[in-house]
Amino acid sequence: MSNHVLDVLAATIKARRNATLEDSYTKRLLAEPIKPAKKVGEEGVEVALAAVGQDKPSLIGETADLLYHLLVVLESRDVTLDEVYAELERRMAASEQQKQRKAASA
Ligand SMILES: N=c1c2ncn([C@@H]3O[C@H](COP(=O)(O)OP(=O)(O)OP(=O)(O)O)[C@@H](O)[C@H]3O)c2ncn1[C@@H]1O[C@H](COP(=O)(O)O)[C@@H](O)[C@H]1O
Repeated sequence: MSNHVLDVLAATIKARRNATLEDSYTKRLLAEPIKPAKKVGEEGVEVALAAVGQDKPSLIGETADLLYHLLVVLESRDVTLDEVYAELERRMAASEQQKQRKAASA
C-alpha cells in the first residue's frame, strides 16, 4: 500500500468495516450506505460555498470532509482508489494522445 494520506485513510476506513469499535463514526456510516452518499452531496455544496466565499481555511477543511466522506462512499460500494486512479490515468493518456494527434496534423 502507498503511504499517501488518501491511501492510508482508505485502508483505515476499510478496516473499520469489521472493527468492533463502538465509537467509530466510520463504522456507523458504513452500516448505512445512503448516509455517506448524502454527506458527499452536503460536503460538496460546502466546498462550493467556501470556494465562492474565497475562504481558504474553510475550503481546506470542507475539502478534507468531502474527501473523507467520498472515501467512505467508495468503500461502501466496493470501489478502490486504485480503480479511480486508473480512470484518471486513462483520461490523462487519452488527453495527451489527442493533443499529440492535433499537433501532428497542424
Ligand atoms: N477523516 C475523518 C473525518 N473527517 C470528518 N469526519 C467526521 O465527519 C463528521 C462531519 O460531519 P458534520 O461536520 O456534518 O458533523 P455532524 O453534523 O455531527 O455529522 P452528521 O450527524 O450529519 O453525520 C464529524 O463527525 C467528523 O468527526 C471524520 N471522521 C473520521 N475521519 C478519519 O477516519 C478514520 C476512522 O475514524 P473513526 O470513524 O473514528 O473510526 C480516522 O483516521 C479519522 O481521522
